[in-house]
Amino acid sequence: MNCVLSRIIVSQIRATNPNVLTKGAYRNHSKMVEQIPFTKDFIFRQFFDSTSCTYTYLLADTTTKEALLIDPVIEHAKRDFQAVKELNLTLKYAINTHMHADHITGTGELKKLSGCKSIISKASGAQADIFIDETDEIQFGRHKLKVLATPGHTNGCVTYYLPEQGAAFTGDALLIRGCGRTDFQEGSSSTLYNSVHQKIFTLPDPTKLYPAHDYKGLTCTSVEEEKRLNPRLTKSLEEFVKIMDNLNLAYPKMIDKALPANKVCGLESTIANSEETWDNKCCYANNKEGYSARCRNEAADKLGEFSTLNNYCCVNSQRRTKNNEEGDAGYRRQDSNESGTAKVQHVSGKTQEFFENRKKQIELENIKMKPTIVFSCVERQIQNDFEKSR
Ligand SMILES: N[C@@H](CCC(=O)N[C@@H](CSS)C(=O)NCC(=O)O)C(=O)O
Repeated sequence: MNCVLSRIIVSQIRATNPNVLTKGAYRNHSKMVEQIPFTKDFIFRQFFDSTSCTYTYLLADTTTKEALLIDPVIEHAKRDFQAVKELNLTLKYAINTHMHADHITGTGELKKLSGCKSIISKASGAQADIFIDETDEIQFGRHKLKVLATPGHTNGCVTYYLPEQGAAFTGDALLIRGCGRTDFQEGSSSTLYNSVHQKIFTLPDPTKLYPAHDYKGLTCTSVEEEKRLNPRLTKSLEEFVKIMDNLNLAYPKMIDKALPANKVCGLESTIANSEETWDNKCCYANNKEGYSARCRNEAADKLGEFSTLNNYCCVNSQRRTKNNEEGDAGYRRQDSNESGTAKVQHVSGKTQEFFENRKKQIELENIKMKPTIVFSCVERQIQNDFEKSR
């Protein structure tokens, strides 16, 4: 091909697809970095849950056959385990990057299917067989996952890093051209900003980054790309905080079910025990209409005690409910003694902070307290703390 013709072809290619790197273009894109390929004795698979747009990652050592799954989703536990079996692997660990709010983790189910051990960070506040922090490494075969604490989306968020493979699993700390929200659980925008800048953006530029979610179908990014192109994290801390304060995202649909279940790593048997402790639960709801219901739980009732919550309607269970099951509850309006029946939802393991956020959400949605509202339940101790703090 003569020189003139080749220049014409090159300029046509560039015009139709600016991402195609011709020799000259590559020289101009000095920042373009080559990615580190996976080693031959390393297995990597990326699975997807289309309901929550969650990625689950299967990593394994081809020599020893030891495998682990990162961020499995309960509905796909069987699918993921099937993949493990078909590749003749042994599932050693089912691990989470954090306590998820949008889906129930598959770790409990995978433990039952495979006998693997579950892992989560100490700071997550969730149950698991093994708790990790930055001093730990998770070994499968000759491969070792380093643990980087990347709080901000939640306190317990970690990024798992495999230096040799040039890959990191960022959970919800860093998403492709985005990041995890910071408006619930223990979310903090400034903490997240520092985590990403200090722990992820300091990894080598070619490091491949695999997030826990993508909502646009993207699958992978790199440190170099995010440092250059992330529309939130390329900004100053002040600008980032403003962006995060104005995301106005709807709460994840599954949050009321996912958080209490994930606190026990999705293990139903532990959740079911909450039926026995219903006596120590009490139900709250925001009350915009001046309902100030007298409240009792069954334990208090036995003692003949009632408590009054000024702006909250607190209801007593008419029948025992299992976790996440709806039940009927009586309520009484304090000023008029008007009473009726409300629906309650028994959700164990709520924190005061969760309840505060739920209250904000209800206020935002301008939902008024109606007898049909579904209430969250919090532990009696939390109720007491909450009343004291008001
Ligand atoms: N619509 C989804 C929830 C979407 C969402 O809030 N995603 C979280 C991660 S899961 S808690 C997030 O941090 N998103 C950040 C963003 O910018 O989108 C549902 O209902 O499940």
